[in-house]
Amino acid sequence: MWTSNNDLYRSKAASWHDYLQVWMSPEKSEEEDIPEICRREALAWDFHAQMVGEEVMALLCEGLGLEAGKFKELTFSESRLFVGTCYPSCPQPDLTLGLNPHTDPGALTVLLQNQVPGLQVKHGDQWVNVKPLHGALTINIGDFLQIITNGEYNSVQHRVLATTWEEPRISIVMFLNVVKWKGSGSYGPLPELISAEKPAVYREFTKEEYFDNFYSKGLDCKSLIDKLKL
Ligand SMILES: O=C(O)CCC(=O)C(=O)O
Ligand SMILES: [Fe+2]
Repeated sequence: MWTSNNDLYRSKAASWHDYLQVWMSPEKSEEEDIPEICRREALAWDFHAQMVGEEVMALLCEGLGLEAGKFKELTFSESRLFVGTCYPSCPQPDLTLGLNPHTDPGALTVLLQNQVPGLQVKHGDQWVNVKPLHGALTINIGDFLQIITNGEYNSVQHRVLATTWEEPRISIVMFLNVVKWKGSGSYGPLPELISAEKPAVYREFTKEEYFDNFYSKGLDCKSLIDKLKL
């Protein structure tokens, strides 16, 4: 199963891109359902981006003094969404954006971009360019990870400028998230990260609440985080 530009009718102004989105796990799309032109590449990206994601998650756990497998245990590498985005040249780039500002709602994002610039992250009140670097991957922390790490890691606001380059900007992304159907109960800041000196800054939430928020919103910034803040 694949979809294309599901933000088009939810955002006020059309942003200057189109994308192909394919579920890789836990509901793996039938291989023949992935457009043939990029089937082999999408599957290879899934395989390698998952490995990178798991490696980074283990390091992030280590950085917090958690067991290396803690995030994997929370099913983060079992929910994988592939998104390939094309930002064509825009004749009036001052009137729109390639992609509206948002934070990624899931756990972790692994991103590969071509040489056409446009991606920016918010640092304080400035937008800072994420310069394309040949062979480099960009890793984003998502809202879910911010909440369960009690704010030790922060999801970063980012956007993409509409490009004036003749050649399109291309990015391929792997979103790692919690599996919707597996396990139940509630989530919240991990007990290992809470102490008298560092009390929980977010309340507990259920998976239903998380996914309701996820699907009822278009792209936005930290709406879940604001809702859960104590
Ligand atoms: O195309 C990019 O570089 C960013 C894509 C992105 O932020 C997203 O799909 O959430
Ligand atoms: Fe994003």
